Amino acid sequence: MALLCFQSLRMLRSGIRCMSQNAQLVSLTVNDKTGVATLSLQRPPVNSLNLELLTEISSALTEATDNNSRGLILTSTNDGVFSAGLDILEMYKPNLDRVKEFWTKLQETWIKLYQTAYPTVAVINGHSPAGGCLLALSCEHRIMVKNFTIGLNETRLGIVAPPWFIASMVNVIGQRQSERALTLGHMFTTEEAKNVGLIDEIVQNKAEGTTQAEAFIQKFAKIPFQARSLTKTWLRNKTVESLVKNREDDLNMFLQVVTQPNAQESLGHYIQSLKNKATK
Ligand SMILES: CC/C=C\C/C=C\C/C=C\CC/C=C/CC(=O)SCCNC(=O)CCNC(=O)[C@H](O)C(C)(C)COP(=O)(O)OP(=O)(O)OC[C@H]1O[C@@H](n2cnc3c(N)ncnc32)[C@H](O)[C@@H]1OP(=O)(O)O
Repeated sequence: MALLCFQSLRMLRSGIRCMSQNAQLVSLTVNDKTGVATLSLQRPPVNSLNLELLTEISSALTEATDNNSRGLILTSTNDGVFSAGLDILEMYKPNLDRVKEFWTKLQETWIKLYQTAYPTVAVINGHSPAGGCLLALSCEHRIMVKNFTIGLNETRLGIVAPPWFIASMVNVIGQRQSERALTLGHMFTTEEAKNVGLIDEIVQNKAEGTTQAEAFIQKFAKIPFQARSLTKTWLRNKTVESLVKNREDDLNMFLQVVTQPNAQESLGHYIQSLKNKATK
């Protein structure tokens, strides 16, 4: 309690204010001097995206909008893992009602993040496979700490990246590089990611990443907010609309693919291999 008060006092002095008071799996703060919000994923051990974490991310994005944020930095409290992607346990031997809600929440979160009016920067301070990469790809700028990996590795798990995951990558690195990366399920090192344009900057650590992210958002200070946000909407509209118009079909396709016996078998083996690795 004393520590909490001390931290709050220190944050207040530096102009940092806590939002999302009820959130447990994310923290949302805003710098009152710059208007920039920071959304940090904090679901141990690896920020895997389950229904509850997605719900909190989605609510935080709305709160940042309601608070008229000038920009948003998306990062992780775990220096080592940005996000392990979708929580595989949500997809393995799923409860039908819950897995439907899970996928619908994922769609909602992506749609919101992909078209925020404010500029978004991912400070990728750890590994970022699959759904973690999707979150980063949905931001406007990506800054990554060295010595980690990022990519859409779904084919390696025997599952398929849905069309909107693919479009998010194509929009950043183009058709040719995406085709190679997605079919192989390639995880790029930080250096490789920079070389193909999957990330924009390499930094030594999260603190440097945050400074660079603030500098990126600051570039828009003199650009009228509405003009900027409408331009972003129009640039991204085709990609978003292709999911918005087909949410039900996309959900059904997901359910069909993920419940296939061979997909379940692959997921089961994969969970076991992760557990074996963790106990070594
Ligand atoms: C025609 C078709 C059209 C349309 C298609 C439609 C639908 C397609 C169907 C499905 C698409 C589904 C899309 C899925 C996208 C995803 O995001 S799948 C998830 C992919 N994620 C990964 O592969 C990451 C796996 N994890 C790791 O590589 C490492 O954990 C990581 C590098 C992130 C961190 O390493 P480290 O710090 O060493 O941690 P550990 O490996 O020791 O892990 C700690 C514990 O966390 C558990 N864990 C790790 N990742 C996950 C996860 N994603 N979900 C759940 N749990 C995870 C791990 O088992 C350890 O648990 P333990 O402590 O042993 O209990």
